[in-house]
Amino acid sequence: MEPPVIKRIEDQTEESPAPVCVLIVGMAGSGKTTLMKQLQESTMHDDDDDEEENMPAYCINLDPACLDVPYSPSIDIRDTVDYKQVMSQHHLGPNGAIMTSLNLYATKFDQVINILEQRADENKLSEFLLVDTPGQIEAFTWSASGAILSESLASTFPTVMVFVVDTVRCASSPNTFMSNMLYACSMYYRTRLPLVICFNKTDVVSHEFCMEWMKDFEAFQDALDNARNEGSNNGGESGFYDSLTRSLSLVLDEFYTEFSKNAVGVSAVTGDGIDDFWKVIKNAANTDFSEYIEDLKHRIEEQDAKRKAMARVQARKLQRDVDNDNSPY
Ligand SMILES: Nc1nc2c(ncn2[C@@H]2O[C@H](COP(=O)(O)OP(=O)(O)OP(=O)(O)O)[C@@H](O)[C@H]2O)c(=O)[nH]1
Repeated sequence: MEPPVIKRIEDQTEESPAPVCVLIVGMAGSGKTTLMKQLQESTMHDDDDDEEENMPAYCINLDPACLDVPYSPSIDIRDTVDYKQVMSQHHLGPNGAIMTSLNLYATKFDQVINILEQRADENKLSEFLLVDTPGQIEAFTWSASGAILSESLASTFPTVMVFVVDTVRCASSPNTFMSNMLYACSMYYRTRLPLVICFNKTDVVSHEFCMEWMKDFEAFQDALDNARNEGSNNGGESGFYDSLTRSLSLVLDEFYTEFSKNAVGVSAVTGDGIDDFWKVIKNAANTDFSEYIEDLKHRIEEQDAKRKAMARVQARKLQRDVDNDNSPY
């Protein structure tokens, strides 16, 4: 049987597009949460009419460990799972507790999808659905539950992944830039979702140098040479480290060619570049998504199997907790 969820993506037309899900990922401290706030605010007002308020972007928080959420989430993992309780009752460190919280949430995520489906059917969902993810990026992207959450969303709505980069940290180290690009590339490799690279914090330093490094191999090599000469990069480490970084930038050539088109600079604090951000998102959602539909159908089947397996494991764990009277719900 054809999964009805894919139907929403396939049946969308220019006159009646499906809401676009924007999955925000990135290294800790890159500015994901601040960007969520800026993006939600930007959807509330038309450029030409500051008075009238539009329906704000629908926000979902999937970070169980964050203390304060500066935007208004309509759905928040913290309402369902108590991260601190998970940590103390399962004797886990911060990363383990995030993973377990995501596991618990993944077993219930079909309920979240049902709510979103219902709202979309009633035209009560805004044009964009913004999803904030944990700073411990690997907890989300490399766990089975993270895959379930992102694939459930991606099989329900056209989904674009935004990889947020701390431009300031890249400016002081070409190797940090390279680490970010490798991570973004591996996330694309894993999720196969349309990818937007968002260079954040442009109020501190312009992202132009990052764009140049993506487009011009020589410019990146020069930056590496300069960093090595200044001794600020890797302290004049072995030639191997240096030549590896150079080779990697050649390996990424194809990635750069494709994704420099979808790269944008913003300041999540001042709102600079946010209009361009939305243009790039719309472009990614319109032009890239058709390629993913066939692939998605296979992944939905895989995801179903994963969800069932995970539900069995969590059910056993919870049963033990209930028996010991310490359920984190
Ligand atoms: N100057 C400047 N600072 C920013 C910008 N965006 C975020 N920050 C700062 O960067 C720090 C981290 O921002 P967050 O939004 O918490 O980053 P995050 O990626 O959600 O962090 P985690 O949840 O730990 O992964 C905060 O001190 C922000 O004020 C920006 O555009 N410009």
